[in-house]
Amino acid sequence: MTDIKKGALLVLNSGSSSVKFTVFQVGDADQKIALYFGGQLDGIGSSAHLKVKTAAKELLADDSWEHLDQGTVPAILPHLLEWIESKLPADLPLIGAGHRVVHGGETFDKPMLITDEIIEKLTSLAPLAPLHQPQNVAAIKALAASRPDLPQVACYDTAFHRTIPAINGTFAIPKEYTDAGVTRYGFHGLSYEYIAYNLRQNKPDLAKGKVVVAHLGSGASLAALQDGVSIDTSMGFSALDGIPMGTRPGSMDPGVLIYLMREHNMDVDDLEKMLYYKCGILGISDISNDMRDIEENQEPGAVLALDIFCQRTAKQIASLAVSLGGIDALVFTAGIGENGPIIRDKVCADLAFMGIKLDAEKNDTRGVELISTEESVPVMVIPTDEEFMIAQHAVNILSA
Ligand SMILES: Nc1ncnc2c1ncn2[C@@H]1O[C@H](COP(=O)(O)OP(=O)(O)O)[C@@H](O)[C@H]1O
Ligand SMILES: CC(=O)OP(=O)(O)O
Ligand SMILES: [Mg+2]
Repeated sequence: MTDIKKGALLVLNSGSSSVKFTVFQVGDADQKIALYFGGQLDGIGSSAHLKVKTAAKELLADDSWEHLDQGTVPAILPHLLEWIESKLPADLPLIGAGHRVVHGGETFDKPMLITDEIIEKLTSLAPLAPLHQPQNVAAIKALAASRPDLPQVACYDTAFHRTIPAINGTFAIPKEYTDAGVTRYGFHGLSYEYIAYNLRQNKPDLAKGKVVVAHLGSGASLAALQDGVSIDTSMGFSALDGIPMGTRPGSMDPGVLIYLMREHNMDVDDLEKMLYYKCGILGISDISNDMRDIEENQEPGAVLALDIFCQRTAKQIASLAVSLGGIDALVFTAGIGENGPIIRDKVCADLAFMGIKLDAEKNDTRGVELISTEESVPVMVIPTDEEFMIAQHAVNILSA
């Protein structure tokens, strides 16, 4: 490995109507990766808006981009790239980009430099992650078109889970389908990898143990880590499995799908639309997919949605503790996990039988990492940083 030349690395996490981005300064003497600025361009297609903050949390932009919005992420990306480069000093040129790519399929088990061949393969994986993969690939293509010389690195959400053993990864279906790759892939791997890294740095003893991580965001999953390695996770072949999410159902009886096709005349596209966009918290509550609208809402649908979300999360934690043969620590992370004390409290109340007990005051105090009582199995809140993980991988690859 050679030292990477000093420059700016762009990390992208592209969704259907938003692009989250972070620019890191890399290649400085001892500090290899430092946050430079980051933000998001959201509302693309309706009311595009750019919001960016510097590493010191100062506002760098908070502007309407409606005049540049042509309705799609690929169309607006060149403008974003131009804006980013206009904010970079001359001694900090853009030297590469790293992407979160949700699905790496069976073969892509580590981050890699993107080639035309890889773009083709990633495109072919779109049916496995229709909510995410097309947007991820579109961003890669748009960047390649406007900056063909810029090296791009793909980092996969699925890669971290390739260590899951057959007992946890195999579905009880005919072997021919298992052999054809219909198995548990798992997602949010960059987030789990970051938590494992964070624990290794700050709590090395716990990092070696049996840790359940609850990544609760608008997509939500949980993972069982043994010595920092994934041995089980709640999401499966697609990002629909596991616990209910903002708009996705989590695990459900597959008989329902057959019934809906037979008796409600739904075809595959109808089912896909329902499962990715209309289920979960939105489906149960009939109010909103956003936990902030649900948490303190007393409408019966909201109360039920919250109760189901919390109890299914608790059940999943207990289930992953079985896979691990115990639990040495529980970690909450992502939007809801980091910012939802009511939810953490309800989840942990169901786990009292496992020796889990929160300290109410610590749980209610923002920024406190250890939120359990002294006697409890340690429960922690650790903010995730998928972008940092992507930057780390990209730097390793670009300097190889
Ligand atoms: N204070 C809060 N209380 C409860 N939920 C919150 C809070 N702040 C954010 N969230 C939830 O976090 C979720 C988004 O999490 P995030 O990790 O950003 O998801 P994603 O990366 O999948 O878009 C939303 O459902 C939002 O409601
Ligand atoms: C895989 C997945 O569900 O991702 P997100 O949480 O970003 O929707
Ligand atoms: Mg996320």
